[in-house]
Amino acid sequence: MTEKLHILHIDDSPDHLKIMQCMLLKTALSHDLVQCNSREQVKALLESKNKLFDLVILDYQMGDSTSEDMLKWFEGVPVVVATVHENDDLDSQLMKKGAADFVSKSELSPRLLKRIIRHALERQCILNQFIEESWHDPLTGLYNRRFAMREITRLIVEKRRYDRNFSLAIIDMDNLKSINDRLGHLAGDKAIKFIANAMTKVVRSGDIIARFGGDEFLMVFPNTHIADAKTSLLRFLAYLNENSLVVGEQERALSASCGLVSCGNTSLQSILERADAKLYEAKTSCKNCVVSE
Ligand SMILES: Nc1nc2c(ncn2[C@@H]2O[C@H](COP(=O)(O)OP(=O)(O)OP(=O)(O)O)[C@@H](O)[C@H]2O)c(=O)[nH]1
Repeated sequence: MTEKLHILHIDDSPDHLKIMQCMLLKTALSHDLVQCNSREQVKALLESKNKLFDLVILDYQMGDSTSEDMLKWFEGVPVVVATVHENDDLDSQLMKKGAADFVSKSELSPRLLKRIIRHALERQCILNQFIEESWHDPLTGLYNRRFAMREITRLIVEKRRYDRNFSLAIIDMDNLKSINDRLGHLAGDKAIKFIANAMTKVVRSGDIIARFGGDEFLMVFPNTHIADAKTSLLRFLAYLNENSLVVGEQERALSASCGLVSCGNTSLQSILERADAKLYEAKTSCKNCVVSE
């Protein structure tokens, strides 16, 4: 551990704030420390969003209530819970709720604290790798359906709260079955990757592309009017028109059909159903086209 650690310590006892500060210094870990003594202070700090932490040390008892609810405030950041409570079940209870580790304040020493911090950081690093993998489709490297559903749900909430519009398209490759049948399944895989790569060339940063399953993809365009989303999709089809898939000696032109909708004030399911209906129109009319609402 060579980089400086940014540590947030939350405790409502002035004495424990001082003790932790001294103990951290004695660990000899290179760090900077921010300390908060109330939920309000932590909330204000997190809302200002200009401070990112590598690790949080959280007092279990804050005033009259426990701090268990605060474990959710630090997604992706390991939280070590420190407590004066002696309760055998509490540690596993807190770990199930997302704590990285649990330590009794009476047992804390600089050596133990250093080890706890190192383990919490290593554990988080492994966890982040798993989380990252669980959001991605292994064939294309694009986001997967699970990630896309989560992001669309988030955008729907944002739409309600801030009236931010977004557009969404379901894209289905044309005639993949015939590539599989004539050139083999590996060529079919190559075609799926080719389409995925073509999508990445036309989107703007902030747009989300995901493999929905099989030969279906999703493109989500946050803060984007449907006309601009359509322009991106037409650029994607133009790219496919100009660039062929090469399999061995053979060249194969690829195309896709796209159903595009603007989000509106509806549910996730209704947005997907509307996009699917437009995709159906595209498939049954001409393929290689964008049909939008
Ligand atoms: N190679 C490969 N094929 C896949 C994969 N996932 C789905 N498929 C195949 O993709 C085809 C998709 O079916 P359809 O969408 O009905 O076939 P299509 O030929 O694209 O027909 P249209 O969508 O009407 O143009 C099926 O034959 C699936 O077996 C994959 O990961 N790799």
